[in-house]
Amino acid sequence: MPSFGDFQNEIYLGGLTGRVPSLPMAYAELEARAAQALPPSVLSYVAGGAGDERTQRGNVEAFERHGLMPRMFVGAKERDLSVDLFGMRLPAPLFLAPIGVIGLCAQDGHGDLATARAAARTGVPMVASTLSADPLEQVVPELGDTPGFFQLYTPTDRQLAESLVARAEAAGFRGIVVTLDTWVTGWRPRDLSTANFPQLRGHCLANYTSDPVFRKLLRQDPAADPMATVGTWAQIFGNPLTWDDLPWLRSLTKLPLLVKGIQHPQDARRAIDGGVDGIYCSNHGGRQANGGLPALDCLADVVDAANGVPVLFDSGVRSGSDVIKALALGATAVGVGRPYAWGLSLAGADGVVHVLRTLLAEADLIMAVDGYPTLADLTREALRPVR
Ligand SMILES: Cc1cc2nc3c(=O)[nH]c(=O)nc-3n(C[C@H](O)[C@H](O)[C@H](O)COP(=O)(O)O)c2cc1C
Ligand SMILES: O=C(O)C(=O)c1ccccc1
Repeated sequence: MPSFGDFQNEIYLGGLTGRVPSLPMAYAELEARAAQALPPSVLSYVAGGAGDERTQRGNVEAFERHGLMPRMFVGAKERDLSVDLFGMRLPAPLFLAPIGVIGLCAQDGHGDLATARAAARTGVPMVASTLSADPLEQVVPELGDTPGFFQLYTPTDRQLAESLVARAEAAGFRGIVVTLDTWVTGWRPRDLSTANFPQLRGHCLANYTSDPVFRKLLRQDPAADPMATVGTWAQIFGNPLTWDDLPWLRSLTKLPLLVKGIQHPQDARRAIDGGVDGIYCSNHGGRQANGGLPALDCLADVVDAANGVPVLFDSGVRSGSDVIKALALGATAVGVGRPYAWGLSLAGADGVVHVLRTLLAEADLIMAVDGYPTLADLTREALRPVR
């Protein structure tokens, strides 16, 4: 059975005939090369976070406080990373987190489609953002057999929310992820200092401008008056939801419903009691509220509160060892965020595939070396505090 770690053999074998990887093998180089490749306004939007970005850095540093305890004489010759999520068998517990301006990270401006193609090639599911350069109906066919989830930013207009979810269902998405932590944009000095917010410049609004309910809110065709379109979008974008809205959200779909941005175990419990099918523990990569807890530090309590309900996790995942640590803390699946945006900016869908294969190969080889052949073996027992 081929394993994700075979990527390593492929690279060393290539070296025997003089081939070396053209894309970075280390995260620091990936980020540095992407910084050269991207237009400055896109780079600062993607790389930046809230305040002085200490929460964003904290997300990454939190992983360093956990160390994996290796076990010997296990003979973990074959590893099984596959996982069941809402009845779907995934090859690995990894997924592409929703990135609103991913469209802009591709040179042709169609980064959502390129990301979906990378999902199709790897079997790694994509969570497609509401903020997309191409309408969701064009994203789904690019996914092939790989499941896609639609991430909903709940607008203030309930009919528009209903329309977006109905479209996502009809297009073939397999679940709905409602993001709760971004009904208002956090304080982001990098973007503020250049007065740059891509959506307000009309970028990545295709799911709105293609929506019949949104179009009815406009006096003219979106192309005829882009400023008015953006103005209408800004008015309806963010809905400060309360628990009273949860029954309505639940009623929107029979697909698996997840809520993203959960860090408090009580919020996880209450959302599950309100009928959600999955919890997505995240602090939005430190982009929303500075001074917060690293998302990783909240994971174990959220997992305990979820009591067997799937818990997805993102924020700060940069390596295969990070993936393994989040799994050991109880995540059902782990989301990749900024790293795939960097891959996309360097080489389109190939770049995203490269980033995913790199993460999976490292994760697989850690399971081999450390003697944890299956995901079931990766429990909190595998971790020790790093002092
Ligand atoms: C540029 C950018 C745009 C994002 N857009 C969205 C979005 O549209 N919807 C959403 O739920 N999360 C969005 N996120 C948050 C990611 O889904 C994820 O939580 C975050 O990237 C994880 O942090 P990391 O990238 O530092 O690992 C965005 C993140 C970035 C970097
Ligand atoms: O930039 C983000 O992280 C994001 O998700 C977003 C999307 C739309 C409006 C504001 C923020």
